[in-house]
Formats: sequence, C-alpha cells, structure tokens
Amino acid sequence: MAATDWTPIESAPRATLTELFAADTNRLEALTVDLAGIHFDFAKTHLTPELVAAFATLADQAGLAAKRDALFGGEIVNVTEGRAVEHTAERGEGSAASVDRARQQHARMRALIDAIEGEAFGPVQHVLHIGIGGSALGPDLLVDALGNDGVRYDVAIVSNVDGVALETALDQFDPHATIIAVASKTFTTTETLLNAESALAWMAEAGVDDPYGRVIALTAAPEKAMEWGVDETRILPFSDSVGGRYSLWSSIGFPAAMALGYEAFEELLEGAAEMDRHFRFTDPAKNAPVLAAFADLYYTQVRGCATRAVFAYDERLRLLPDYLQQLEMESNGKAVTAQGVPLDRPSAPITWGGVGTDAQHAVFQLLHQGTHLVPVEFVAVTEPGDGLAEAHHRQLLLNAFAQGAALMQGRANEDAARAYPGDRPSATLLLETLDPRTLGALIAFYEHRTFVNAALLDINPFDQFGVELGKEMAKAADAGDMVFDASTAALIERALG
Ligand SMILES: O=P(O)(O)OC[C@H]1O[C@](O)(CO)[C@@H](O)[C@@H]1O
Repeated sequence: MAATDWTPIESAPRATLTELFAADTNRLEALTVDLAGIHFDFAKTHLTPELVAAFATLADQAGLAAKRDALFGGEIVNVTEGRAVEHTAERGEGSAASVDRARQQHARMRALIDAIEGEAFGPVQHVLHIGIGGSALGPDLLVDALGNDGVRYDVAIVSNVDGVALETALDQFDPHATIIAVASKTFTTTETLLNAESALAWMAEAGVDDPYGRVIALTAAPEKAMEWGVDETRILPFSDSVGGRYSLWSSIGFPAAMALGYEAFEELLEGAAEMDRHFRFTDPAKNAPVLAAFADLYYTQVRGCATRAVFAYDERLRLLPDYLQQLEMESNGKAVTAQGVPLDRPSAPITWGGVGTDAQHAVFQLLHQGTHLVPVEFVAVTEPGDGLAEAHHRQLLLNAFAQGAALMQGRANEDAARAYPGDRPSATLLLETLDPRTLGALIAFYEHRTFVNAALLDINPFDQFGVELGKEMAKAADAGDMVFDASTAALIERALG
C-alpha cells in the first residue's frame, strides 16, 4: 500500500457538534444517506464535508477502490490464507463463476427444504441448529429478528459447549419431529461436533430409527462431514472462500430459510445485493458504509476512542450487538498489517452495546458523564414490531432520538455532578421496516464498513489467527499434553481432578 498521510485529518480544525450544526445549514443533507429502506444519519458525528474529503484522499492513498474491485472480482484478498473472499457472490455480486456456483448451492438448499416440507423426513416441527461463532451468530440474528410474526418451524440455535445450552434446547423439542443442522465451515470445531454427538445420542435414546439420517450438514468441508457420518445427499456445501463470520448468506442460513421460508431468504440476499451495488458504485461522500468507516476511523485514530457502542432500539434486533462484535472484532482486532508489519496505530475499537431503552437505565450514565468518549450508534425501526398501543413504539423512538440529542447538546449546571459535557457523537440508522430485504441491506452495510476500516489501515479483515492459541491449548490440556503454569494447573486440578 502507498503511504497514507493522516496529517490533514489529524490537523483539521475541531469544532463542537453544536458549532458544526450552527455553521452549516446544509449539514443534514450532506451527512445523511437514504437507501434500501434505511436512513443513515451521520450528522451528529464530527465528520464535516472537509473531513470527508480528506478521508476520501486517504482512501485513494490506501487503494480502497482497487481493494474493493479485488474483493468483488474474486481475487485473493485474504492474503495470509491465500484465499478469495466471496460472500458477496452468495447474493449475486461477484465473479460470474462464483455467482453461478453460489446459485447452484442455493438451489440445492432450496430443494432440500422443499423435500423436508414434503415430509421426506416425516413430520418435522423443530430445527436444532448446532454451530458456533459465524456458524451461529448470523442465523440466530436472522431468526430472532424476523421470526417475530411467527415461524414455520421452531428453531433452536445451540453454540456453547456448556451442556446447559443443548439440554435447554432438547427439553423443548420432540426428537421424532426434529432435524439437526450441523453448521461448521471446517467441520472440525470441537464444541459443534460434541454438541452434535450429544444431540444424536438424545435421538437414539428416544428410539428415533436413524438419527444420522436426520442430520443436515452445512459446511465448506463436505468430505469431513461425510467422514463424520452425514450422507452426501444431506450436505449443503458452501465455498471455502466464504468466511465464517460472513457466511449467513450461504447454506449457513439454512435455519432462517426453513423458519422464514425460502422466499424470505431470497429477499435477504436481494437487500444485501442492493447494499453491495451502493458500496461499489457510489462516491465516498454519499456512500453509507464508507462514511460510517470514516467516522469510525476519526474516533479511533484522532480522538483516541477505544470502544464504540451500538444500541438496538428495537427488541427484534437485540442480537445485533453480539453479531457485530464478531464481525468487527474478529475481522479488525489485529496488530499487524496484511504484510505482517506491526501497525503503528490502533486497529478496531471494542464493539459493545445493548438494547434500548433498557441500556439507558444501565450503562448510559458513563456515555453521558464518564471520562471515556464513546461514539454511539442507534439502530431503530419506524414501523413497530408489536401490536400494542402506539404509545410503546412512540416512547421507544423518542427515547432513541432524545438520547442522541442529549449526548450532543449536554447541559451546563453549576453543580458539576449534575452537568452534562455534551459534544458526544452518535449516528442513527433508521429502518423503515424490519423485513428480510432491509435486514440484508443492514448486515451488508456493516460488512462493508468493516472492510473499509481494514482497507484504510491496511489490515487483512478475513483471517482470525488470534482465536487459535486458546483452542490448541484446550485440546492439548484434554490430551494431557500440556505443562501449564502453577495457577492454571491448580485450577484444572481443583475443578477436574
Ligand atoms: O464454522 P466453524 O469452522 O465451526 O468455525 C466456527 C467459528 O470459529 C472461528 O473460527 C473462531 O474460533 C470463527 O471464525 C468461526 O466462525
């Protein structure tokens, strides 16, 4: 990557948010974007048209456009693992060959769903989806967010190796009316395989004839799934070039397609594709994921913010912060560039968050008066998800908007304990409605924003070596091959004998 010069950004004049609004009557127009049923409002961040222009220059220096073309063109952009990165091909945006392959894999998924509906597995009521990380968080978000109005099958998503998680799910399901979806890109993940074995044992104990015959594998390693015992006809493959945390668009989305219907799954893909095209073909100044990444970088690199907070002001989106934690932190929580050179600046902030209005009564104290500056993001939906009196949704939305205003305006008080400093930034994402199409666009927005952050810092957002060491040590400990420090050894001895 050519050298990037942050000086114009670091030395840009600083004004408070209130001053910025007062100085530019066009601010709202300049810093809002509408697309795919989502209104993106970055006006209450410290971005200005001048800063956006300076970031656009930085993006040019960083080769953002070429990196984006390489991503969509199916080139090897995951350089540390020597792989292309093709989650966009799952929604029809990528090289012709990859789009074609994804279509065939989706058709296979659809055919299997049709077969299940046609009672090829007898009457099915429940889908037990077993997977972890990217093989669970995406589908969980989809089913939880969109299943509000009822689902065609009950879905339980079990990830944790803690048996309590699986037992809780099994208690709700009839083993004779359940199919098990084992979701694992690699089909080697300890937690997933152990949970899957226990689920098979539960079926066998209940007298289910052929438990393995009720397993569907969602994987990029079909040969491993076959070795494990799944018949080839019940494997829904996806490409190795689809990363785990980017995989909900592939067969990993199977439980969502089952629960919500295949048409809903297609609409999700279409919404994401609309965001893909926006990201590819729109100038930085009006490009939602690019603007969001500029704001992220401004706060982490210039204002020293170590965290960013996302609050879903909609109960249906309560899993969004969890989903984003993996997407953003597993992608960009790195200390070296794509070439392995130590970064000379911070990488991803810590993503955290919760649900409004609950969070207001728990963590907002620090946001308003704490010593940390935390950029906040509000995600809300205009159309209510509930059928109760309008007062509920009205209160929900007014609270979201008032919080953004309060963070920005602050309030002086002679009593310092009661003073609000203000000038605290927020962005608001307002969805017209929460349907598959809009949710697809929203998730794709976050993916591209993560990509732009990485591109401007020259890091590879598509590997995750940081998760390996702990896994290896747990495996070695299980095999008795590990000599631990005194503290760890004592804990193992005390708990496990
Ligand atoms: O789908 P798999 O191969 O079981 O992996 C699950 C998750 O584990 C990770 O590799 C991290 O441990 C994630 O990136 C991935 O989403």
